[in-house]
Amino acid sequence: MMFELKDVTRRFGNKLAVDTVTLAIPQGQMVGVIGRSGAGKSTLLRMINRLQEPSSGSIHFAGVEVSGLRGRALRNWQRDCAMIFQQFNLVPRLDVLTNVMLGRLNHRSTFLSLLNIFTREERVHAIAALERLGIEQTALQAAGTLSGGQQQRVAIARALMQNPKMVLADEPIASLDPLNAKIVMDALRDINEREGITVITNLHTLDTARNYCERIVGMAGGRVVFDGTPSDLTGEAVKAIYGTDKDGAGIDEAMTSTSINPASERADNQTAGIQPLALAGL
Ligand SMILES: Nc1ncnc2c1ncn2[C@@H]1O[C@H](COP(=O)(O)OP(=O)(O)OP(=O)(O)O)[C@@H](O)[C@H]1O
Repeated sequence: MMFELKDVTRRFGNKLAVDTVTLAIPQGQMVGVIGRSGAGKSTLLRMINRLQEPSSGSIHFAGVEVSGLRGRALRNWQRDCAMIFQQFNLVPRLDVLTNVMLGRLNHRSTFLSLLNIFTREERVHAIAALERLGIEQTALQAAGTLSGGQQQRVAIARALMQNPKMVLADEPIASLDPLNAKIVMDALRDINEREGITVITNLHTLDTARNYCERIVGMAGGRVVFDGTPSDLTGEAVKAIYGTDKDGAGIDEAMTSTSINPASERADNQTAGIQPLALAGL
């Protein structure tokens, strides 16, 4: 199964946000997309999921042109490529388990969804997804009370409820401290390795892309200016992606890496010590 972008372009007025991008990504790859702010990374990801429409070019998955889908077929595609966002996009006042089950929305009738009635099977699936992410103990807490790293893992569990073929993550660790960032990146790598789910993630830190992604796509001014492995990413390539500063000094790789801030660590300190299976009515 191959996922392909062919000459994909997106304009906003006369601004070319994404400029004739062509990529072929085999199923199961872990791909990091890097580049300066404004390089077109988010727009690229959002076009894959059809949150934004390409101005021209086409997007294909397993021989189907997904950029032409409408109606139910489009909703099925959006279920196949689950999105993860920088700000988690959970419903803060709902408990974690319900937030995860909301990932099933595209599978269900509107009537059942409106009533928030979930089947036993959906509950079992949701608990299993939380267990896989190591946060089942938070199942009955309000999502908004969790640490950022825990919330992002809830978002990943919710994505898994869609049984996606691909996970698209738009700067998933940009709001997290280094420890939580590591936990979330480990979780993405884990679902990639264990389930063979393709992961395409925008990252603003070069070191994270190097450490986690087998393939790195570098964007500048809407174009792909680098596509290779971490070891291919030489100082020259980094310069082509991030450019040089006005003194021509080039970019210091440290500028694009995460800084350690121990004072903000807050991972996994919210374990309530409850038995979620029992309380969830299982
Ligand atoms: N809805 C929009 N309307 C107008 N211009 C837009 C819109 N979305 C993006 N752009 C422009 O397209 C270009 C690419 O933006 P995009 O958000 O894709 O970049 P990015 O690499 O993801 O950057 P960042 O990391 O800052 O989000 C930018 O110049 C941006 O201002």
